Amino acid sequence: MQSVTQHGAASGAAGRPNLPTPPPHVAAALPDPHTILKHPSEEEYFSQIAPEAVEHAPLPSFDPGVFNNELLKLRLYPTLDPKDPTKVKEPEGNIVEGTYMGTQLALAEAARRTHTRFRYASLFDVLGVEPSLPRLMSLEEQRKLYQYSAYPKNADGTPAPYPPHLEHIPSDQDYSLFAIFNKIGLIETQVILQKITPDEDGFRGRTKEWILEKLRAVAYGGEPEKGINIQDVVDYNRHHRKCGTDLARGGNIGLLDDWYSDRRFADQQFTGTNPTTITRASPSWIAGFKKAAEIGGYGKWVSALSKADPASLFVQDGSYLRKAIGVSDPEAVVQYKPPGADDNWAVGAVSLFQLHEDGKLHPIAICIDYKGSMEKSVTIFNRRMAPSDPSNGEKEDWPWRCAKTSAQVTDWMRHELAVHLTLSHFVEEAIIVATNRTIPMTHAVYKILSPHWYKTLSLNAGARVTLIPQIISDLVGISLDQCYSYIRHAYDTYDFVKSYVPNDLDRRGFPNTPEGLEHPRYKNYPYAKNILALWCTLRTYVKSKLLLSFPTDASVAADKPIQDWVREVKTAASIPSFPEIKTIDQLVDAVTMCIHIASPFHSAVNYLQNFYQAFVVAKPPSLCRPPPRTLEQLRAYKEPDLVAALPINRQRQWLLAAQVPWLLSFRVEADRSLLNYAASQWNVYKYKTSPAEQAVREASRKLYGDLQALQKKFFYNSAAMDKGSIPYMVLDPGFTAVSILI
Ligand SMILES: CCCCC/C=C\[C@@H](/C=C\CCCCCCCC(=O)O)OO
Ligand SMILES: [Fe+2]
Repeated sequence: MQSVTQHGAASGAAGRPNLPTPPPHVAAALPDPHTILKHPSEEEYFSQIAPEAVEHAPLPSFDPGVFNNELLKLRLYPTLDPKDPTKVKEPEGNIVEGTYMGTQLALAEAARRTHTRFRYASLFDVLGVEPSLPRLMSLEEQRKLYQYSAYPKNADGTPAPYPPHLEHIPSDQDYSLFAIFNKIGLIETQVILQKITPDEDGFRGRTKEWILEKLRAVAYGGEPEKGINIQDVVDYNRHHRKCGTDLARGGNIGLLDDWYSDRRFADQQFTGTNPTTITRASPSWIAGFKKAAEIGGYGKWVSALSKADPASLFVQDGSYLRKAIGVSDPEAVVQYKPPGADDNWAVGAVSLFQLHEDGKLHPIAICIDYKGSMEKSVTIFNRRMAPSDPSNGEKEDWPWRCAKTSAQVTDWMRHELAVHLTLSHFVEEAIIVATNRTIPMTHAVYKILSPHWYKTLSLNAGARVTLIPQIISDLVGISLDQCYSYIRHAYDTYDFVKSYVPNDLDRRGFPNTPEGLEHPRYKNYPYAKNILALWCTLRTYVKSKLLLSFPTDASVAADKPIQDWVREVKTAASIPSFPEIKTIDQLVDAVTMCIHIASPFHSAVNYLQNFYQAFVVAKPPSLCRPPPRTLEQLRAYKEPDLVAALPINRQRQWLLAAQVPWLLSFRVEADRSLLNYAASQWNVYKYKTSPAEQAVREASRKLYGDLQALQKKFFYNSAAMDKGSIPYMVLDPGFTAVSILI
């Protein structure tokens, strides 16, 4: 018997760890893995996800222009039953929203109706003990509290690790990580990180071994030399997964028999964790791949590429890796050895796809690690020329599977470090700080944006302190300094205006109108349809609200806070592509974008992490072996070569790579969804009487109605994909979080 891990689990026959297999009656009761592909019927679906009626759902959102905690304490404390803080007396008389009595009603409602973990937070709000309501501050006070960290250089001239961010979190925005994440999940993560030792720190009397034993439910500690193959990992995954707290209720891609196939690989470019970067191939990429086909002797592909409509060719272009991490030699091997662990390799793969007229996306070729030219890089072409080609050889096509793994490694880093963390979490934080430094809390722009900042500042601080230096840098094939550089590169090359949804679709070569996306060619790209529909809906809402305060372009151009905001975001927040704002439409676009980043965009790239990443072999964060240096080497690859490149026998790495996506994929609580936000806005203005207030109520009512209509539309968009596609419901407004809160 050989020891598998430093934690003492012994391996069994053929190097398998001695982990409990479920008893037959449990195994028999496990759902058919293919249920994850099944759409519920329309009725089933809407009965599960349709929000409760507005009367039962909303948690009022708060208007900072009205609130002041000191006053709340005085006014509201006496209404509570001192013996039972869960009882909140409802005020009597005619309640007018916008008054303290109206506020009181809203808070009482919140406390009474919130049956989630926020229940006590709401009560604390009422008591003023642990306020999550923004305290009404003057702009001067805001500026004192919201200070930027140094960027781009530290005082000593060295590059600052992160984009501009908040120096100190104000107390009313300060959430402990235990108030953000599932508590047990967080403790498990800390055990893996060895931040706590449970037997010493008294985690309910459990030992470290106990927790690690639980965690092995997601880890496969095997030794490839002893004959472990990928099917063993697949079998293990069927019965050892963490509990279902995400949208897919614990399912993951490894449950599908064809998880490694061309079809699933292609589908992920449109509906996976990163559906945001697939882009029409430029003439130079098309020429480069033709050249590679010639070099590799792929005659059929040389001729197919010459005949292909260039508009049907798309790339996932990770070729910028070395530039982004500050390595000037384009041929340098990118490799990093975390302290106390084995080496990891990073690659900058470029994948070429063809989008067929019937909507099927097909992978054509993969340059496994771009080294400055196609001649110097290894590029392999798919044996299957079209999606309809027989798929029975796919499982054993090890060279091609290795290439797809390289593409997944490239996208793991790009998705997590660039798209998710930087272009969502960090860009939004820079906006939050800039807004607080320039726009008073009573201003229309502040009021419309601030509900979308819930928990973000504390969460991002956790990402800077722990996630990147202690988790990501141990998983990827680049050093911590290179991670910083990669993040800064994503930030510095970000174009705010070009990332507006219609502009983004257009620059990536997709139609940017709902009608254009109706073409059957785009039937498998529901992300594009849904994100555009949400953009249009949010924009309509933002415009109707902002028009109340800014009826003319001149009023926008003359507004000092808005002009200060623009300057601050461009300079102190280092987003020079933030637009000049002189017209109402420019203002509406910029504000819509700030909401888009915090809500739909982040939800799309956050909440599918467990499904696509917890089965680590499907999308590993790095390679555990150097990538092949020649096409001949790659063509000779067999299963053991792929196994050796995967973190199958690296328990800590596997644990972290599976655990963290699970921790970050918890479904949003119903009262923090975008849909509920709309309902609560509508509710808050229920008692408002002035024409302007009624107009806000009407805008919120429309937003709620529009979002409900989108729920249906998104269901049909998902159902319209090819048979057997993984349902795409992550942007359902009932599942979309109002802010970056995880
Ligand atoms: C596995 C890679 C995940 C990348 C996630 C990117 C963004 C993430 C931001 C913050 C998460 C913070 C996690 C902190 C874990 C802290 C453990 C501890 O300190 O005890 O959001 O989704
Ligand atoms: Fe996130």
